Amino acid sequence: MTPMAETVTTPSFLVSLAPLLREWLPRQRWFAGKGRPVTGFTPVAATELLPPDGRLGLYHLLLRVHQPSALGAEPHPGDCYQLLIGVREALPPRLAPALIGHVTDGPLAGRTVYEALYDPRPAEVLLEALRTQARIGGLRFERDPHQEIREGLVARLMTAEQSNSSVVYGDTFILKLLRRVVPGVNPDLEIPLALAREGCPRVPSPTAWLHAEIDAESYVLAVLQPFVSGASDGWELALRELAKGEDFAAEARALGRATAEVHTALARALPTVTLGHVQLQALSDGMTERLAAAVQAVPGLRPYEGGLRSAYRALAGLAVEGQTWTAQRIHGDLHLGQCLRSPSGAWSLIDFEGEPARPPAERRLPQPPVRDIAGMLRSFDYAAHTVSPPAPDWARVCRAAYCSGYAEVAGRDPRTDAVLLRAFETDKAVYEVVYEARHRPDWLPVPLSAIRRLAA
Ligand SMILES: Nc1ncnc2c1ncn2[C@@H]1O[C@H](COP(=O)(O)OP(=O)(O)O)[C@@H](O)[C@H]1O
Ligand SMILES: O=P(O)(O)O[C@H]1O[C@H](CO)[C@@H](O[C@H]2O[C@H](CO)[C@@H](O)[C@H](O)[C@H]2O)[C@H](O)[C@H]1O
Repeated sequence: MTPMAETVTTPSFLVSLAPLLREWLPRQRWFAGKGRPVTGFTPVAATELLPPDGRLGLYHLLLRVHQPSALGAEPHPGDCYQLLIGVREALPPRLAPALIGHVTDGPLAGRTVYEALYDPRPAEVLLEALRTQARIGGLRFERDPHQEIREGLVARLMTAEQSNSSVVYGDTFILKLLRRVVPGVNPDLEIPLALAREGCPRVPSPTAWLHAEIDAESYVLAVLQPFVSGASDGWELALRELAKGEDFAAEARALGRATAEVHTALARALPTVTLGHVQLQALSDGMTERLAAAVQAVPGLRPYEGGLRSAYRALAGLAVEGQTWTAQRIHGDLHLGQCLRSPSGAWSLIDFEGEPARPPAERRLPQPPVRDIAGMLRSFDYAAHTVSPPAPDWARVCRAAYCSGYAEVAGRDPRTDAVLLRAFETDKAVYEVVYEARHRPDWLPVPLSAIRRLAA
């Protein structure tokens, strides 16, 4: 591994943390480099939020994690992760799941280090810093001046399976701490801020955010939003209705309306572009390339490659016919789990980060809105294939109701764009196969069953 002591900017305590982090990091749900060993670290920034000489120490770290590149991939400098490290003499039993390890040498020798977000006190330090708009080292805690943060809200870490980590404060706010960070604009803050400016009520408006200024680059690190108290997500609700044998058409229709409201507001708030034949061909080529990469990663896709390609050829065929389409900013990874229904029945969309596996710059490109619709259609299909026996009719009814709801607000039914929809649905199913193979191999049969249908 890269010896951290050799990096001049490396605080000495990081040297003794390195072997502990090397074991701990790959076990975290949000760690994107699973399956490849961690060979070293380079600190991008280390900020002391509470000194370690008291009962509780707290460090904020941005750490570049070195790993060998995936087979066939370009050499890569390593992903940068955000960590909050707590330091205590000993961990109370309630914090046992947060243990990173016991430090044996260096300035923290004899101390225990742990994932600080599990611990209310460090999480409350973050909220207080946002409330007071603190600046600590390169960290900038900022707040919407029109929104207040009450003092003394109690923190609890959310334990849901996530790509990032979220802390809920009282029942009032939720702070999403991004884990894998890159410099530049982050759509998870950019899009909700843009929608708030448009007065769109379908997305919780950011109250405060944390960013870091390091070597003339800016990193968005966390976003605080109002917490939709008592909400259920669309995935839980859909599974509940499926288990009861109930249809979900009314909710699917409401979700279609909510999606259209967000799309309409985004088309007003952020630039749109016209896609001509060159861009449609490029879209089709991109899908074909992603399919080829997916076949490499998941050889079980190979028998379907030819069939799937016909959807992309049809998309390229539209280009020849000379039609144009509008592309705009969209959600980018829309599925039932990204939709929250409040106890009053209102739907909100969350998590505008885009597909975690896509390059960050690509995630901010304007896209045909049909891409989000395809994501939701896939999600109804997913739900219907998690029950035994699968419930394809349930999915069919939801998919139709969702498109009708969308058309009621947007004025155009997405099913009118059948070729585009099929291409995007195929692209999404291919993405899902790779996602499941990497993160949840037990789920692989779900997108694979769609692949078989789409390739037929
Ligand atoms: N504003 C909110 N109100 C209530 N719950 C929320 C809110 N935002 C997110 N959540 C909950 O937190 C979970 C994770 O949020 P999400 O933004 O999807 O994070 P990730 O990018 O880590 O998947 C969601 O599935 C949802 O249950
Ligand atoms: O972590 P994110 O919410 O950003 O999204 C990733 O994980 C999702 C699973 O948690 C994954 O979604 C897939 O599984 C869902 C059921 O768990 C299903 O509703 C979606 O339709 C399906 O795509 C998503 O693709 C991935 O980016």
